[in-house]
Amino acid sequence: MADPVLSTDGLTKRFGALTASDGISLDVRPGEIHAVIGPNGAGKSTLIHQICGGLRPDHGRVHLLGQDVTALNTAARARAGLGRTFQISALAMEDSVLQNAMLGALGRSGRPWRFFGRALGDADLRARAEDCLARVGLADHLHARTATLSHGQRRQLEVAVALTLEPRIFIMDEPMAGLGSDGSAKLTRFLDRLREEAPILLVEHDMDAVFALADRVSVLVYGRVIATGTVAEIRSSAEVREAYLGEEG
Ligand SMILES: Nc1ncnc2c1ncn2[C@@H]1O[C@H](COP(=O)(O)OP(=O)(O)OP(=O)(O)O)[C@@H](O)[C@H]1O
Repeated sequence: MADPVLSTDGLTKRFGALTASDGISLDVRPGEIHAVIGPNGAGKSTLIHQICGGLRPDHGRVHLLGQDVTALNTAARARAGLGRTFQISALAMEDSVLQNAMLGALGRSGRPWRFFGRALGDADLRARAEDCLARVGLADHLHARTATLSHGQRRQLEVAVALTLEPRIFIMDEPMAGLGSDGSAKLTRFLDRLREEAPILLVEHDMDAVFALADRVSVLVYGRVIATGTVAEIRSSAEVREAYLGEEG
């Protein structure tokens, strides 16, 4: 089996008496979408923050492409290939779609932000940003003001921004949130194609999307992974139904 792109080994995080991550070990393999599901407060965001570098685990390690990145900060992990899709608030709403993508590409170039004005005239930077926008299907919206995009298109723009850093894996925290059923269906089709660019670790409450997309699903309850398996295995697991899916009705 191919080496995992990302793996966590026994991640443990306590907040006072609460164990928010309780020895979490999982991996993401090339080409796959690995979904993490669980009830509110199960520890999904805490897990993502430890993977991306915003939160230090008390115990455990994070490996990216075979490299131990546990001691690296968020920016260093992004440079090492961890592509976190930004929250919508990270997009500059008054700027154009192209400017937002160029901001991402500028981050990769390592040039100080104060040169952004000059960088907007940089042909290489612009070409990279345009390429990433074309890859997510926003080529016809380069000069649109970001605020005029639909929620779904903003998600695509967030992915384009992440693509400018040439990620080896995408980490997505509830990308379907705030989308209607039509928007969710469109974004599901988009993520299905995106796995060809890089595998995806997907935290998502929308079970239709999870069951349509995931190659494997890990179920988190009270900070512990109680099961990892294919969609069929997870859906038929009595333990999972009792702990989580049963509550969906
Ligand atoms: N900084 C913190 N300090 C103290 N407790 C925290 C902190 N961050 C999270 N927690 C607690 O850790 C537990 C896990 O929270 P977390 O946000 O990771 O869950 P989640 O699965 O992402 O929930 P949701 O689905 O509602 O987003 C919760 O009980 C939460 O209250």
